[in-house]
Amino acid sequence: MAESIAIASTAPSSLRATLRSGRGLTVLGGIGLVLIVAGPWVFDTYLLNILVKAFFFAIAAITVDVLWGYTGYLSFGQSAFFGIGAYAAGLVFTHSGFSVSTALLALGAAIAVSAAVGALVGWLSFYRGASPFFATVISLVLPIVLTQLLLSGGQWTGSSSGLTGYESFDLSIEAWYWVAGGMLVLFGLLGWLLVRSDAGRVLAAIRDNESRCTYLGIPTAAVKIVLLTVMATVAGIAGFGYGAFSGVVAPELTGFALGTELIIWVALGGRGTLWGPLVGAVLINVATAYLSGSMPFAWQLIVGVAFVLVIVLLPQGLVPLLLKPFGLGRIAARLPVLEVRETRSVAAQATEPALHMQQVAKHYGALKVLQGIDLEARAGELVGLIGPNGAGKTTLMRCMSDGAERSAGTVKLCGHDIRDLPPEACVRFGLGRKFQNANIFESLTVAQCLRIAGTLLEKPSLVRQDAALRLPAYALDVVRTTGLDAKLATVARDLSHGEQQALELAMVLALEPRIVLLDEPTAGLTKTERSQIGDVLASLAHRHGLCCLLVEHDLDFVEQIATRIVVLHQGTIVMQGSFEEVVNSPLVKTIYAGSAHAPQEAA
Ligand SMILES: Nc1ncnc2c1ncn2[C@@H]1O[C@H](COP(=O)(O)OP(=O)(O)OP(=O)(O)O)[C@@H](O)[C@H]1O
Repeated sequence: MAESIAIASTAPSSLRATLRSGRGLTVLGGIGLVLIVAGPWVFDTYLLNILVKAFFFAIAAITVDVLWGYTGYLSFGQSAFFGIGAYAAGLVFTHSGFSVSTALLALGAAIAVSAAVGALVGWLSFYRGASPFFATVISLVLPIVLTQLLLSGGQWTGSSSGLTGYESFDLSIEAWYWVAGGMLVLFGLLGWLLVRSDAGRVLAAIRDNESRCTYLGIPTAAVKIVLLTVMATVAGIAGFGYGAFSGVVAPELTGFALGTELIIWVALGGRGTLWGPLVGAVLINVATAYLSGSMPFAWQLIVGVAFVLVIVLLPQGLVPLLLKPFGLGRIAARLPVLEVRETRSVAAQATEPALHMQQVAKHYGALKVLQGIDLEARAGELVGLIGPNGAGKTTLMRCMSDGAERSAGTVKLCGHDIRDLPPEACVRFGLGRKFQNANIFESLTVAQCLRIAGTLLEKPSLVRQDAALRLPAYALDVVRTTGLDAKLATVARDLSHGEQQALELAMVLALEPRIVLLDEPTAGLTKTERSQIGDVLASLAHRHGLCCLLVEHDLDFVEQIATRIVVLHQGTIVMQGSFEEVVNSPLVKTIYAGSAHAPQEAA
């Protein structure tokens, strides 16, 4: 069932950008590979030593970039996982000696402990209701706690001196260089595949607008916990390599200072680019090794000042800036081909009302915003929710779409009691919510926004970009009617207000919802755009059998499309009926008397 549009051929400049970016990355990767293969013949032993350690640190920097640059989680705690890996090597080799089995034991311990601690930290940081600030504070506390544990470990951990002189892999410095370089290439490649894949775009969407992600049914907390666990494991493996190579582990490896340095390397290199932090980490480590001896204090100061300057003046980092003249930009998105997706059948579930609210109330302390709300809406209905400013319309929508919002009463969506479940669960019950201000992913392209909107129905690949973008027919209608199909490669923030509103509506419809909530969908739209959206909503309800509930002050618009009007006043439903019944009601006229939005019969 594939009606395809060859969008790719209509956007040659984007294709060129894709090719250019691909070529640039190939050139960069080629240079890196040559250096890694030929390094032992080019560099002296001292530099090889520095580079082996720098490669392990660079792997940890990549994990920071995936978490911070791509997902928006600023973590000072990746050093803790690096230290766990290093200490796994140091402790096992010191206390059990070195053999193949102890090496496997140490590697297994590095992986298991860093993954377990990562999962625990992730759960503590991202449980429902935790703020990003709280998550960052936990990432600060982790290295401090771990360092204290190591300091109080006595002879077992070596306390402040750490562990030294243990036996490890009997490899030459050249072999270590290739091992560390190979690991860097491997993890760099895996990271690159992830961040440019469809799943990688979901991480960027979480960074851009986590709330919108939850209203697209994406379990953002679970995604972040899994991601942190994986990144903790990778940092742990890098730490194991470091500990096995250096033959020395010290509490500083788990510490806050290294955690901060990782962030500095990522910021200076260019967060959100992957190769920027990689190059940044290696170069700064090499420079530090050569310069910190001759100017110990000045060097730290130079790095610190450079960090501040980059954060303030060059948030994209230094490496992308230096490579820009050579045409090596960020990873360009592949332009997909639009296809119609067969929608799920709703007929079997249509016996239940799409929305059923009983005795719903909402209080803010002593302020009663909603009381005794009983409301039902069915498939195919288009309900207009009107009322003066402050009547509680938006609050009512919040109570329909988030189980934690209401203070009392029950809400059922398509027969499912939402209890105190979060928005992503309500979305799974068939809810789609469009906000008053366009709630989209500003740094992503139109195509990427639409793809992410379908995440609930089509699991995104972890390693590749899908060449097709499938949308239900009614979402595709919105995309075409509003001309978004010609702007698939446009970054969402560059769209006009009306286009952003249309994009958000198309994203909501990509979920194939059974009940669509729309908060003032015509606000700020031109006359043409209003009439387009009116046609779309009428078709959703009457042709496709969706239940639409819209809050709207524009009564002309409501009259044209609504099948029923619900009037809310001071937190209670005072009347329901047809448009004529409502506008002719003396009660409603009294309520609106003096209001800026007095209802008048539309001309
Ligand atoms: N977080 C909050 N804390 C306290 N009071 C709140 C909060 N959110 C909303 N209110 C109050 O609840 C009442 C209803 O607000 P709500 O935004 O739901 O009204 P509305 O009908 O959507 O208004 P408008 O048409 O202006 O958007 C208002 O008096 C508002 O001040």
